[in-house]
Amino acid sequence: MQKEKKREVEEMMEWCVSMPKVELHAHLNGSVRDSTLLELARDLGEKGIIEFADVEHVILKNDRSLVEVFKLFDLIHILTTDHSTVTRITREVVEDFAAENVVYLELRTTPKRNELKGMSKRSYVDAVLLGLRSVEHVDVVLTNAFSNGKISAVSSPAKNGSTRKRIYVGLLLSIDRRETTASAMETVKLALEMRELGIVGIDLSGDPRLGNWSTFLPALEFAREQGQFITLHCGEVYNPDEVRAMLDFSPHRIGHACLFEDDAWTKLKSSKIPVEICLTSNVRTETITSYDVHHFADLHEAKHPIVVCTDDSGVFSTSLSDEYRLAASTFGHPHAPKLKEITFFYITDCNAE
Ligand SMILES: CNc1ncnc2c1ncn2[C@@H]1O[C@H](COP(=O)(O)O)[C@@H](O)[C@H]1O
Ligand SMILES: [Zn+2]
Repeated sequence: MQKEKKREVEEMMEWCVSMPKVELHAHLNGSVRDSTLLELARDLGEKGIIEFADVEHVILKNDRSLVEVFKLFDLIHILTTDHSTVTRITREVVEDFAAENVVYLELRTTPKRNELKGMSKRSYVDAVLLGLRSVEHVDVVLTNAFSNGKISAVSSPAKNGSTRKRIYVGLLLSIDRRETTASAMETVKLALEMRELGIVGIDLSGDPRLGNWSTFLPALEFAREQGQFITLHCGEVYNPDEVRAMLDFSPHRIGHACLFEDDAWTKLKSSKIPVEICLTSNVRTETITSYDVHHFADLHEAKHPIVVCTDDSGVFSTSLSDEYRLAASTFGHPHAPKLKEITFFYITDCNAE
């Protein structure tokens, strides 16, 4: 019996891996392989910049609270400061998503300035783009169409009869909640300048306990006036005023939507703003107490546009296939058709508009 159960789980996982998938909420520095982080940490240890023994267990730790997650990001950012490392992690992250049959990826990252390394926000993004161009064994097609449903190109046949895997990639530039209005504006202007190079829009993220919505609003309003697409991390911690203000702003998508008051929940559902669902991230950071009470079920039931995403596959040791398997086993197991419905709901719903 146990053997049968095990086989069932394995079959479900194989199916989740083989299925073509769409990933719309993945942070670059949160998706780095542990092996790469360890290698970079060892390197900096040898140069005497950090103490490897102090950071090894931080990288390998599995269960992390929200506070620990953001401490880990501070460490990861120390390990990935130079251009060549940014290029390398981008290449690896895209290869990893392509390996599990992600066919459309919106990758997000915060452009960073680092005078010591001669890095500007622009050169950071250039390093990311170079990473996209240096992916091996997979055709990377840059897209500048934010996923508002127009992703039919995903199923178009490969050119020149090529049998190589193909992945469509768009970049979202993130504003970190620690930034100033001027710095947020700089990121928006950069995204506009680089629109034709594969920048699909703007994301607001960062430690949700920090910063004020009003700081970022001018830059986000400017972005929207200029026709940019916007997705916001919304309701990751309890902050009802901010959630209301974000819904009033009417972004093109939101991430998480965990801690909403009833009035905001009703408003979200009538707004049909698509929600990026990150199951493992929400439970690991204790934003949601357990999978079975996750708002995924409510939104799915209401046929609200949702999309299953990883958030930080490296930090939370997950993959998009794992997230689908988790969704299936919690909300639909063992009926594959139900899972299919979950998978493609977002796309079909938006195409119908
Ligand atoms: C767990 N939930 C989360 N909530 C909010 N922001 C998050 C996040 N996970 C990641 N980030 C944001 O993404 C950055 C890392 O990638 P990049 O350096 O931009 O590539 C983090 O520093 C944080 O700002
Ligand atoms: Zn996120």
